Amino acid sequence: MSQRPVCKIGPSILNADLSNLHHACEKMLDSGADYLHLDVMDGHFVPNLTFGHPLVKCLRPKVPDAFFDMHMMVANPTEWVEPMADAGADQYTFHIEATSDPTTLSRKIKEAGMKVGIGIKPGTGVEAVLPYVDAADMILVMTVEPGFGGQKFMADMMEKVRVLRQTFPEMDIEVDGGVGLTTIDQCAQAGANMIVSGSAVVGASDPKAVIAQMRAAVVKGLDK
Ligand SMILES: O=C(CO)[C@@H](O)[C@H](O)COP(=O)(O)O
Ligand SMILES: [Fe+2]
Repeated sequence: MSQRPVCKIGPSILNADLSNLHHACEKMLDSGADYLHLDVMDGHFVPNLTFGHPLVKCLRPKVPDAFFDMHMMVANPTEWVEPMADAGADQYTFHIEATSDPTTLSRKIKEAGMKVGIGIKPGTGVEAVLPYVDAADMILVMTVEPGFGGQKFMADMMEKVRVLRQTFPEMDIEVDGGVGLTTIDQCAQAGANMIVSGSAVVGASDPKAVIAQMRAAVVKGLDK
């Protein structure tokens, strides 16, 4: 029996007040977030630095029930699988551009007890990920060049989402970058069901309303 993908909204806390991350996470969860999208940048794969597994380990007991989707923008994704699993990560999303062996890496992530996400940058064609979809729980289509929050949504990435949704009707497909109230309809119509939104949610005066509106758009898209 086929299963319809479920809409999940995952705020990115990249542009939140990182000095009070626990509070920022709780605020998002209280506003209706289904999961938290945590952006790890190493200054090599992308020209920016954020945080790593020590911070995740400290955050885990503060929000014990939250699902942590680790967006690993790192040059050596294999290196951090075990430390992230030990820190309490639930899903480990690596970039296909950062590995020559996505199959072995996916297996290692599963063996460590996490779900597998595979991300593609805007310049990477969707064909690159197709051979590995069976090994993954989720495919991430980047809708900005990874590295920074607050960038402009790239609408031309929606064709990748459409191809993935047509080929894999049950797959979790995540979009990330510049997603907010003005761009959610395009994501929803293309078939995305996991929605990362940073500035549009974290910077909103009423994050609960923004999450609810985005959810309504996605549910409508999945119903069509
Ligand atoms: O991975 C990234 C950026 O590299 C994202 O998760 C962004 O941080 C999302 O922020 P907005 O584009 O929604 O502000
Ligand atoms: Fe991200």
